Amino acid sequence: MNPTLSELEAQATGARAAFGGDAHIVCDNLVRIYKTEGVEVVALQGLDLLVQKGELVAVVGASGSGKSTLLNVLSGLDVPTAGLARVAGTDLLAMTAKDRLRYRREIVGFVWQQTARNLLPYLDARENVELPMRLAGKAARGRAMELLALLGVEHCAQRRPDGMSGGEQQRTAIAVALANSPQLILADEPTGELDSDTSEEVFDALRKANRELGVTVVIVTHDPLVSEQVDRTIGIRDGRTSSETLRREGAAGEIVAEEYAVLDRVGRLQLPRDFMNALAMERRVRLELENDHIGVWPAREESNGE
Ligand SMILES: Nc1ncnc2c1ncn2[C@@H]1O[C@H](COP(=O)(O)OP(=O)(O)OP(=O)(O)O)[C@@H](O)[C@H]1O
Repeated sequence: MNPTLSELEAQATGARAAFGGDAHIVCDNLVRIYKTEGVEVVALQGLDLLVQKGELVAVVGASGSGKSTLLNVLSGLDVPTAGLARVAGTDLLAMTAKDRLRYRREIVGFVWQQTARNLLPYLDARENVELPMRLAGKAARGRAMELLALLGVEHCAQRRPDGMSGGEQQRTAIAVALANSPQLILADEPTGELDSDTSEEVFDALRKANRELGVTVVIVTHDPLVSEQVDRTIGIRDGRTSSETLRREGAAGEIVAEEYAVLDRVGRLQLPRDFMNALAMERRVRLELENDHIGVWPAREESNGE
């Protein structure tokens, strides 16, 4: 029997799961205000972000949009002023110092733009990958070599960073980040210092880690071209999620990138729930500007391939 309209509404509003449900990364209305000498800067102004387990996404924004602030929150270095941030079930606003250490050691791995921040100069690649495992009291040697091989840099095992190219250093850095089997890799402008061919190698390595090890990868960058390298790009502007670009394969095998507005749950594009239910609209919609109105269309992937 078909549910009545009021039953549908009750389902949509009453029994709705918490925002994000079991998403791997949930940022709900995140606010971060910096106070310096009496001046307040609102770096994050109610940012919402959901990333599912095993996704490879890029967060893109101009300088000052709040990327580093978001990254600092997700990496457990900074605590937001308000809102909710949860990664792999860990509430980042409620961590003790001990939780924080465990989170940074076991749940997340990092790849920074500056190669010098990723690798110790006096250790070779294998020793660099072994180090985090040793610090965590784990056996190391076999896994270090496996990771270097996975990322195509086993030939660098005995080389120190100054004997490797920039791309080899960053691929080794990804192996270091993966050493303790994190659930999430956060990469901050990982190709910022590299030319485009070498960047592609590093993206390939991140994709491989994502696909073969199932690790969730979030790449933060100001480079909009990164959307060509990932399936989903989240645009942030003025401390808020502003758009999403989805990359998919078209009918003729071509790559199609489509940009969507983000349906903000605090009201900045609020559609009646029953309208959304009727057209199965969720989170991503397509907007079309007409003479006298804006059309809101279900995301293409959800409209039977039309
Ligand atoms: N420690 C701080 N104290 C005061 N204001 C800050 C601080 N850190 C960041 N901000 C401000 O917050 C806003 C967001 O900065 P954030 O560094 O997160 O942006 P971003 O997108 O990472 O920029 P960039 O690409 O230049 O690093 C900016 O207006 C910045 O000036």
